[in-house]
This record gives sequence, C-alpha cells and structure tokens, in this order.
Amino acid sequence: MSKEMLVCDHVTKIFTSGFIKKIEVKAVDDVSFTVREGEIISLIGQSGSGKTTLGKIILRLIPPTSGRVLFYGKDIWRDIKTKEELKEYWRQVHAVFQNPMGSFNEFYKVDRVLNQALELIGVDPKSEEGMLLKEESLKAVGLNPDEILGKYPHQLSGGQLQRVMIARSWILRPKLLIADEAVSMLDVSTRGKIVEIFKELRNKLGSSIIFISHDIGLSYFISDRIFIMYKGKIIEEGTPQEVIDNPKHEYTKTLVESVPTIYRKWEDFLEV
Ligand SMILES: Nc1ncnc2c1ncn2[C@@H]1O[C@H](COP(=O)(O)OP(=O)(O)OP(=O)(O)O)[C@@H](O)[C@H]1O
Repeated sequence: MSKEMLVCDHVTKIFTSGFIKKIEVKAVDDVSFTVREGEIISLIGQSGSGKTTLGKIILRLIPPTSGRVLFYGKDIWRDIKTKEELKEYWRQVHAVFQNPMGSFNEFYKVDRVLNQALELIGVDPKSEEGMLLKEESLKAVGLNPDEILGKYPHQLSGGQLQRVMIARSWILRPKLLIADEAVSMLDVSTRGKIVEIFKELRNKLGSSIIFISHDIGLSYFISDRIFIMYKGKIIEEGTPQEVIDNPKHEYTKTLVESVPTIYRKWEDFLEV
C-alpha cells in the first residue's frame, strides 16, 4: 500500500462574528481523514458544508481552531515557521481554484503564470529549458503552445485558461494538488476533459489530488475514495462504488438522486 501523505486529525474550524452578540459557525467539525501518495480523493457536499474551509486549512491559509494537519508527519501549523518553509510547502501542495479568470491578471499575457512557476523552481523562463518546460506543460494538458503563449486572458476560453493553470501545476509537480471547484464554471464536456487531465497528472507525476466539488457525478469517475461533507462533518466515506452505488446516509442518497448526470456514461461527458 502507498505511503501516507496527508493526515487531517480531528480538524475543527469555528468562525466567530458579531460585536455585541457573538455568532459562532462551526464550518469544519472534527474532521479526520488520510490521503495516500498518488491517491485521488473527493470532498463532496453542498454549499456551506465546509469543503473550502477545509481546503484552506490544508493549504495553510487559515489555521484550524483545533486539530492537526500532518504532511509527511510534519504538523503544518506547528512545524512550518519560516517564509522559506512555507514557500516550500506551497511548492509541494498546490491549488487550482474555481474561476480560472480570477487566477490571471488581464493586463499580462498568460505566459506569466507559467513564468512564475518556473521561477519558483529556479528555472529562468527565458532560458531554453524554461521555454521547453512551458511547451511541454501546455502539451501535457492538451494545448497547442503556439495558440496559447503570447495571448492575453481575454483571448482564451475558460477551459483553455483552466488548462493553463493545470499546466502551471505540471511545471511545479506538486505532491498534492487541491482542486477547489476547479471545473464547476466550465461546460459539461470541458469539465470531463479537465477531470481527465487531473487523472493524467496523477498517473504521470504520481501527485495526489483532493478534488473539492458539489458534483458527486464527476467524482465517481475521478476518485479512489469519496468523502461526503454535511454541516462541517464527514458523514460518509468509501470508494465511488460504495458511496454512490450503495449510499448509506440519507443525505448521500438525496445527493445521488439529485444529480442527473450520475447515470450518464463517462463517454457522454467527453462528447457533449
Ligand atoms: N471567513 C469566514 N467567516 C465567517 N464564516 C465563514 C467564513 N468562511 C466560511 N464561513 C462559513 O463556514 C461555513 C462553511 O463554508 P465553506 O465556504 O467552507 O463551505 P463550502 O462547502 O466550501 O461552500 P461553497 O461550495 O459555497 O464554497 C459556511 O456557513 C460559511 O458561511
């Protein structure tokens, strides 16, 4: 069995707001799970179930109220102390977010996000190695470098931009990729293709992936294991066959029934 990479150990996050009357929201409630090397897991739940908060805690963007996140045995909130250590963590644990447009600056060519990734791994973007890596990464995500390099974000489609963001991950070769609703703004066929690219990334680079989504249908095709989140808790977990074909929890049953795409064949996702 492959090695343990990430452990979430009784992670809880409580947000407090309000001046006169304190209002507490338990966004993540005592969540524990493990991600192994090369494993794709999905965190599935409706809006407000705590998926993004959990993703942010794992990315070391917001601290948990209690509990620990271990990356190869290291407590990311206790043991990462310097800026350099944090930079190194973000090289190994990388995120692709929902809105590809939001990841680009409209005034810069899209090359910039790839150049920044090259700089992070110490490669001069203008060097021959840098140029080759950019081309290789774009080809790896099914893009023609001639059609992408030198373009501004508004000249490309949402699907192309999201692929450029994945090409950036390809350059960084993260150990763990967190894809937070990374395909939800794309049309159905593009969604399927991007999910395939995530899978290829795992197969070629051996990266683990946490796929965060409200779409239990897509998670069926991508995940080794699925975790269902409801009101901050993981209420059900298992392989796609266990969770989707034989849901135990009432909420999971409703989720499965409410997604019409679930019974479509995978090929339909790619051909629509
Ligand atoms: N910074 C914050 N301050 C206060 N409450 C917050 C904050 N961030 C999230 N919450 C609350 O925590 C709960 C979980 O939110 P979260 O964004 O993690 O859910 P989600 O499942 O990712 O939803 P979505 O799919 O809409 O992003 C919600 O009730 C939300 O309102």
